[in-house]
Amino acid sequence: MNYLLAKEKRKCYATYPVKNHKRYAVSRESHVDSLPFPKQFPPSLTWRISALRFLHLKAMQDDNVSKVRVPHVLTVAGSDSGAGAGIQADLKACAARGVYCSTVITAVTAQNTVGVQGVNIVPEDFVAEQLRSILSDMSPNVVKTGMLPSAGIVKTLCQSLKEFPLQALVVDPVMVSTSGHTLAGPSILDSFREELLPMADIVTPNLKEASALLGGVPLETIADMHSAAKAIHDIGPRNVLVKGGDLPASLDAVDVFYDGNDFYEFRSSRIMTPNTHGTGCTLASTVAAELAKGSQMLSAVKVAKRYVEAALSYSKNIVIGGGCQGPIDHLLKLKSNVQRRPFDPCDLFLYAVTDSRMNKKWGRSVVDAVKAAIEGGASIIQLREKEVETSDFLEAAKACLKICRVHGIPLLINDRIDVALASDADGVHIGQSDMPAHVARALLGPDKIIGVSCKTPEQAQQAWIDGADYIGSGGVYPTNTKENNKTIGLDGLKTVCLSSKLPVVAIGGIGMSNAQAVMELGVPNLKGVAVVSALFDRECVLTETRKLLEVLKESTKVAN
Ligand SMILES: Nc1ncnc2c1ncn2[C@@H]1O[C@H](COP(=O)(O)OP(=O)(O)OP(=O)(O)O)[C@@H](O)[C@H]1O
Ligand SMILES: Cc1ncc(CO)c(N)n1
Ligand SMILES: [Mg+2]
Repeated sequence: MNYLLAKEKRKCYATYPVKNHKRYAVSRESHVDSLPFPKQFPPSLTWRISALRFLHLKAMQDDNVSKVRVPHVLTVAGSDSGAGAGIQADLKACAARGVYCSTVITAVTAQNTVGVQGVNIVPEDFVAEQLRSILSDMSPNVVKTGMLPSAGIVKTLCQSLKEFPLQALVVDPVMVSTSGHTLAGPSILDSFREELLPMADIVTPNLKEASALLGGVPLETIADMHSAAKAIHDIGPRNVLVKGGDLPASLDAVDVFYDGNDFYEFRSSRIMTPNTHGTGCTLASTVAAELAKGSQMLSAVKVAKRYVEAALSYSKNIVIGGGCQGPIDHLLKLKSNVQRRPFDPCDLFLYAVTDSRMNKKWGRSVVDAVKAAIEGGASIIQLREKEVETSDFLEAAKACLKICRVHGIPLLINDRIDVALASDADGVHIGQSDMPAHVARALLGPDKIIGVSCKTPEQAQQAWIDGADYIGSGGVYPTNTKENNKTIGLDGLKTVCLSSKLPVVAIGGIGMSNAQAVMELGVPNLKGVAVVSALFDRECVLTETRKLLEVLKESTKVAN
């Protein structure tokens, strides 16, 4: 930040470019005593720097920048180099659930989708040092534990937990990886039973771990899970969740929850996927995240179970690694990103905008109209379905998206950000009276395409500031498609193009007869034409699109 410090009489002034270039003053009399600075004048460099820091904080208060303490989970667990489980799963799950996650690493594992190739345990005193760093400063609401590879580390942890009380403790008693590798041996069992579990608000063993905690009793059925939950509760934790991921594949994925009084079964149908690595860590860290937000235990478990189910379902057929234990998709978006390619301004070349009334008039579905336009050479599609029910609009969007994805053509939705989100379309096109583009950007995230209609350089400037990807400018010529639409002509179009760095697509009354005149404006950021009637208010969309494509290709040849 660029500060300017000035001295006037007995006052020291600082001005800096916070809002409105406010001017803050520290009078030596009023403030120096409250600050740890020497009283000499003229002020020393340290004095000035500290005074400026003080002023900056004051300015933030004055500007009503209210501070928010965010929910925070500390995970005490092992690192999984394959990043499906352990610390990495906890970080992703907490991020996905909107909770901050700090980490104390107890072991570093060399692990992939095949199995665990090696484990390196972090020295006990360094685990203690990490715990001290976090607990003495960052006040996590909840601690979640995963791999605790030695009795010494369990004891160190228990000591720290006694020193720094918390809102809740979630214990995932990790012992064996899904591939069968021991992550924490029987030596930890005593310290678990005697020290850690009695402090826990919830413990979340899988079948093998529940069995180990109970001295090796075999657990195979849901009835066995009930008895195990009760027996583990007797060890001291306030709640127990016995997870049923390892039940026979023919059974639903049932988890049994016991709070000391009642049993609850959380059931989801079994998702057939090899990508289940990390479900246990994810479940426990999501419970911790929900508790940190203030949920009750039962609702935290319910949300966590639902979240794991969604993550499993999203990762059903993703391929990461060659082994049979792939990671789950914590952020629920790996697949959708593969299918979408980045926006290229050249996509605006032949921009087809659908119109429900025209398609109805010519007796075709929007899906058939889009298919024909793509076959004819349209390089981007916008669904502009006025006067249709939201559910029909969404169905149309999903059906068109399938076709667009096959051909690598972006699909945008006119006006309706909700429909774009629900269908996972590539973006939206919005007008000046729709939701402001910066709000649309906040809702849609950084990757989706946002186009904004602009008639003036001021609007174009704003579109850039708001994070738009392109500008639609017009109506270039009079049109029946849009009522009360002011025509800006070729001159207006050129003015908008020259005022912006964003790519521009011309719109409004453009067709076979005048597309050439538009493209021959010859401004570099004018990338194409958007058309409605010229394609869709015609009997054969395919033929019209082909013809228009030829005209556009010819005109760019001429322009070059
Ligand atoms: N195929 C599946 N379909 C639906 N839910 C599943 C499936 N596999 C596991 N789950 C659920 O995932 C959660 C984690 O249970 P699981 O028994 O797999 O834990 P875990 O063995 O500790 O996992 P990991 O060690 O791989 O992290 C439970 O809610 C369980 O019901
Ligand atoms: C580091 C680590 N923690 C926990 C698990 C259990 O899934 C694992 N495989 N690896
Ligand atoms: Mg587990």
